[in-house]
Amino acid sequence: MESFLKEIRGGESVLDLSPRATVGGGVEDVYGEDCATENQLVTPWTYSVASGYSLLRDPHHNKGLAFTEAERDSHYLRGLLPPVVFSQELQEKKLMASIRKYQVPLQKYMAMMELEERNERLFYKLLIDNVEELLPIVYTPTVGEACQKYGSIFRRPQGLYISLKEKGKVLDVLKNWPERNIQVIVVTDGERILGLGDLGCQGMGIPVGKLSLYTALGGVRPSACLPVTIDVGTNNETLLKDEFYIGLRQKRATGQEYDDLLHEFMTAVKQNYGEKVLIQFEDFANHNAFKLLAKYGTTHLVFNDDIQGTASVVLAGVVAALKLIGGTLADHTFLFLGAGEAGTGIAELIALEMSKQTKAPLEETRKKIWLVDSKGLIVSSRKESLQHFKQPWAHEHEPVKDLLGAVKAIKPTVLIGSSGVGRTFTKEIIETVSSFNEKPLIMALSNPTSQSECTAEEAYTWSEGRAIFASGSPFDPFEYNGKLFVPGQANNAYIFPGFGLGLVISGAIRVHDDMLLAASESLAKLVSDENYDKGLIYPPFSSIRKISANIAANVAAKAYELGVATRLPRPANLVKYAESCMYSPVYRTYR
Ligand SMILES: NC(=O)C1=CN([C@@H]2O[C@H](COP(=O)(O)OP(=O)(O)OC[C@H]3O[C@@H](n4cnc5c(N)ncnc54)[C@H](OP(=O)(O)O)[C@@H]3O)[C@@H](O)[C@H]2O)C=CC1
Ligand SMILES: CC(=O)C(=O)O
Ligand SMILES: [Mg+2]
Repeated sequence: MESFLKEIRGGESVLDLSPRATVGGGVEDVYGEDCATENQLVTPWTYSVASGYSLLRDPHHNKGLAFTEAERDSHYLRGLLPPVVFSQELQEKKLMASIRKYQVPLQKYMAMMELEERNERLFYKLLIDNVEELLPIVYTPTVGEACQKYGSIFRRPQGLYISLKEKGKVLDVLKNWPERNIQVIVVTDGERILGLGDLGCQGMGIPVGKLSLYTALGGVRPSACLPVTIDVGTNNETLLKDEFYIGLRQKRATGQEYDDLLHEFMTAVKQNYGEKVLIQFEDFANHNAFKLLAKYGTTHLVFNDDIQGTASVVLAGVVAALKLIGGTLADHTFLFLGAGEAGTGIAELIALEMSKQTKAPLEETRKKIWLVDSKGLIVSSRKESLQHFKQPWAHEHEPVKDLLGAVKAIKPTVLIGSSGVGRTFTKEIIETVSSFNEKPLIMALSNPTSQSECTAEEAYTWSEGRAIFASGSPFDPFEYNGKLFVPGQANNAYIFPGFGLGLVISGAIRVHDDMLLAASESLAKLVSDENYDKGLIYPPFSSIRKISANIAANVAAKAYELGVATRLPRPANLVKYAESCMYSPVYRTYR
């Protein structure tokens, strides 16, 4: 085993991967307790070996009925459990049967959250083995409803809440988190939760859900994941009046007050966990999202999932779809409904890839891409009044007030919805796009399902079965004229787990656009002929661990090529190395 690991790690000894030994021989003094002077404050963490009743109450180590006879003896469990011993597989079968009995998705969500709080490994075993069935429960669409009702369903904290009350003490708050070796943080301020708007502190469901996918889909250890919600208030009047609301009961802080809290957080994270911790920004409103990414992109390892992850997954889908719709990327004309984080992020990455393929300047390739926002088509006469991230898309054209007008004027071959507004791809719009495309590519990215620009049924019916369709939240297969159409899920969940794993295993210290292209390329390559035959432009989520290992390897390879990887020497076989680093939820035997 050791020689195998040595080979895939490029000859480096396995022992070198353990926490770095200090001169004194202990593990790294993460919190500076050993070298603290007498007047410095330290956190008095203590560790003990769990046994007996407390072992059954510890979700990280509890195995429930799967504790063996020997473990029951050595860990004082006799009598605390009924006599039967179940295998993990039997526990999984029993739990899946009980989860399937719930009719209401939110009940399934709560059952999964309760399982995570009771038995973490079993939770991940269920999620990994039944990913296509459970993804819509722990992630979109159900997680959206969970966030809306988070105040009522809140049981135990699953992440860190950093509110304005903690201003000046953020570093201390981080030290309250029981895990020290954090590798990935997903942080939100709750202002744009999916397409549901400002959910304030209740947005916590999103970092929690995203990080459970980091583990299940990308293999990052659960203990290395930290969900964070920054609470600066909410402008959601319903929540402010809700007696069960769990967040600060005030309007959102903005300007300097907001910037200061975020800066304190970013500084404290780097101070506490070092330079290689990945901070994923999630579901911030666009007026903060672009600013934060630009501000911290040069000093921290930051990634905005809504701008960058979405761009990478959609580019992969478009590239894969070329096999079905024909032509090269540059042969196509793109029209977006929605010119925010997702829309302009995707547009920019498509233009970048087009520019790399054709050697044409970025300013030229951008001209193949058009965006519509709430005021109509983005055109040059609007330039002065546009937010900065929309300005590169203000092409020469007369004003067009709505999407239908834009579809008629631009004649796109690819129509992408990133508006957060449901049912905006009307019958007339889909019929018009289908009138000048043999196979229109239609992507309705907005989440959750209620906000999807159209349903799978609508896309297939109104295009008379000719559309290649993918959506942000899943839709069931749909039969039209005797043929079964299987819609793909264009969701950044394909990208961020593998992308983050690639950064972690290479010890990357910065994110670069070429890494997004690398991730996108490896995802597109994994679409098989069998997938294409069903009209799919993404491989199925059932193979996501393999997909993530491939994405991680490609991203890590790019990090080494760009000189931003710090784990040296570079492992010889990055796919095998990524696989060997992935967390397994199978129970361990206790001595
Ligand atoms: N599938 C996936 O993986 C992902 C999906 N998404 C989804 O995309 C959606 C948008 O997210 P994001 O880009 O971050 O949001 P933003 O708020 O940044 O952008 C929304 C854009 O939609 C425009 N818009 C809103 N209403 C209308 C309307 N009625 N007609 C035309 N344009 C409209 C806005 O216009 P204006 O600027 O004028 O206000 C804005 O340009 C969300 O539903 C989110 O869930 C996001 C990330 C990933
Ligand atoms: C998928 C996602 O990140 C979003 O809808 O915001
Ligand atoms: Mg998001």
